Amino acid sequence: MAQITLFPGIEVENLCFDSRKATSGAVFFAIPGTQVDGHSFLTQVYEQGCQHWVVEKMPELIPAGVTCVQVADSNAALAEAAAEFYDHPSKKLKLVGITGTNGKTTTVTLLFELFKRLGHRCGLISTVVNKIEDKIIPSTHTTPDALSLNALLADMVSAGCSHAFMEVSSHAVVQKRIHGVQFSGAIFSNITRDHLDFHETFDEYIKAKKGFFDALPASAFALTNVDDKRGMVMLQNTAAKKYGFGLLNAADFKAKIISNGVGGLQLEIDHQQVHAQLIGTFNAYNLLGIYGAALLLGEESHEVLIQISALKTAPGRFEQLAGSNHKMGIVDYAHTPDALENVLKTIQTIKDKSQRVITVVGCGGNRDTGKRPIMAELAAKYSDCVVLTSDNPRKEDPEVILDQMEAGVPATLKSKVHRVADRKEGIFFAVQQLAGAGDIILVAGKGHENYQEINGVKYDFDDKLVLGEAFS
Ligand SMILES: CC(=O)N[C@H]1[C@@H](OP(=O)(O)OP(=O)(O)OC[C@H]2O[C@@H](n3ccc(=O)[nH]c3=O)[C@H](O)[C@@H]2O)O[C@H](CO)[C@@H](O)[C@@H]1O[C@H](C)C(=O)N[C@@H](C)C(=O)N[C@H](CCC(=O)O)C(=O)O
Ligand SMILES: Nc1ncnc2c1ncn2[C@@H]1O[C@H](COP(=O)(O)OP(=O)(O)OP(=O)(O)O)[C@@H](O)[C@H]1O
Ligand SMILES: N[C@H](CCC[C@H](N)C(=O)O)C(=O)O
Ligand SMILES: [Mg+2]
Repeated sequence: MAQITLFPGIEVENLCFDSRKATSGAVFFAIPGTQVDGHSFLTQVYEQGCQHWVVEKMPELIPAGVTCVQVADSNAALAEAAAEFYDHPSKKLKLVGITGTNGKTTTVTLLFELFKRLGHRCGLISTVVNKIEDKIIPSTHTTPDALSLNALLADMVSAGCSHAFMEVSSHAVVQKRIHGVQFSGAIFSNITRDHLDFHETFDEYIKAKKGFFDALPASAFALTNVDDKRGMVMLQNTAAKKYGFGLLNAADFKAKIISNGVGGLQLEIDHQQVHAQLIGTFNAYNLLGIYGAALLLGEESHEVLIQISALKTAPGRFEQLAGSNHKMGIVDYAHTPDALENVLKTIQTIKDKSQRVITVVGCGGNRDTGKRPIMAELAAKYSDCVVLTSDNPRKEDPEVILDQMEAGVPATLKSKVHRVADRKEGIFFAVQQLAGAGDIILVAGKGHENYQEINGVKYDFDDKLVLGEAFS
């Protein structure tokens, strides 16, 4: 029970935005969605005894006993009410959010592990999993809806957490899932094409990411990747204290890559050398971002660097699997052109000349279609052989997705490319038919995911397990 400003003097039992959960004692927020309009469920919630409504459009008829409050933006109203209902948990934590096309899960996971090692009680909100210390709470979104987010933050506060690290997706900014949440700091990793099904233009996508920085309070830090073309744009209108990290341009937190190999990265940060187990230049950025954030949160540089060397990669991010005949498998969540290019270039940098690279990759259905030809072209360009296969086809015909991918492969590279729509068969084909002794098989796009969504049904599927089977 709590009071919220929208309904003064009333003890509210809970908040909801799904009519199916509306009970008497609850407040129902009608939200115009992408599939249906929440306003069309007002009769249903009334029949279920729910008499407190928040709407953008006043209904023609308000039944007796119902209090209906009109707001300009019900997503924003929900977020504000959720923060109030849970007594502003974000204000009781040092909460750091990260936005960017790639590297969010990696960064928050590393921060969570780092801060645990530094002796703090921590919470984690990520695509892969949410955590309160060691307690696992399954994750359904990269950034939860405002209600679940505030409930989760409140649980972290109750569990005695001092710090929390969360991913901030562009969808979350647009849908105001983080509205009213108080951040102590924000990190920007990078921006390249993705999600143009939702944002329509790249400018809109940039604007969404920037919206997170624009809303930061003056007390927070805003830490950006100065080597990214849009890094400085993120800082343009923020009230927060501005900082940068990078390998190339002038920055507050700067690193140099001493070596980058199969055994990890040797970095020089602040004139100190550190060895990290993570692989690839993109991970040097992720590590530098967490180093900067840790110092801005008051941690001591030397201690942070000691702990950084113990950190392991996040689940499904450049995870290596040894096979028979010295074949090596890599499972990676690269599902954007930029991520795929980074991962493939990294493999090219660390591999021996004799090792061939076989890439198994697909593109998700009912998502940004423009990335499909680009990803196939990149796979062909940086691999010796490619198996185009299905990712999560969702409601689309897998063969149509494969046609769109294949269209991006230039004629000169076509001979490298195979098509096997069934992902398991594709992985087996790559390992057992295409790979020779010592070769590297990259399975990209699904990383930690333990399902494959086909026609609305999620089937058990785990790239790591399938790869292991193909190796045995
Ligand atoms: C496109 C998108 O982001 N959609 C999110 C949005 O759903 P929506 O706008 O489609 O909602 P809708 O189904 O049209 O329903 C509208 C309203 O009617 C209500 N309703 C609906 C049916 C009913 O019977 N009764 C009822 O009251 C719904 O609860 C909702 O309030 O609001 C829902 C509730 O919060 C989210 O679950 C849903 O995420 C969907 C499942 C999704 O797939 N989202 C992805 C794209 C997403 O958010 N991804 C980002 C990561 C992106 C990245 O990688 O960077 C994320 O943060 O996870
Ligand atoms: N800093 C980075 N720059 C570019 N690519 C990266 C970076 N970090 C990781 N990657 C690549 O992008 C993939 C996704 O990384 P990660 O899961 O950390 O990103 P994310 O931003 O959380 O993605 P999502 O939006 O899907 O949740 C990795 O598997 C890796 O291939
Ligand atoms: N967070 C990403 C995940 C994509 C992962 C890929 N496996 C797919 O299903 O397209 C998205 O919502 O676009
Ligand atoms: Mg993520």
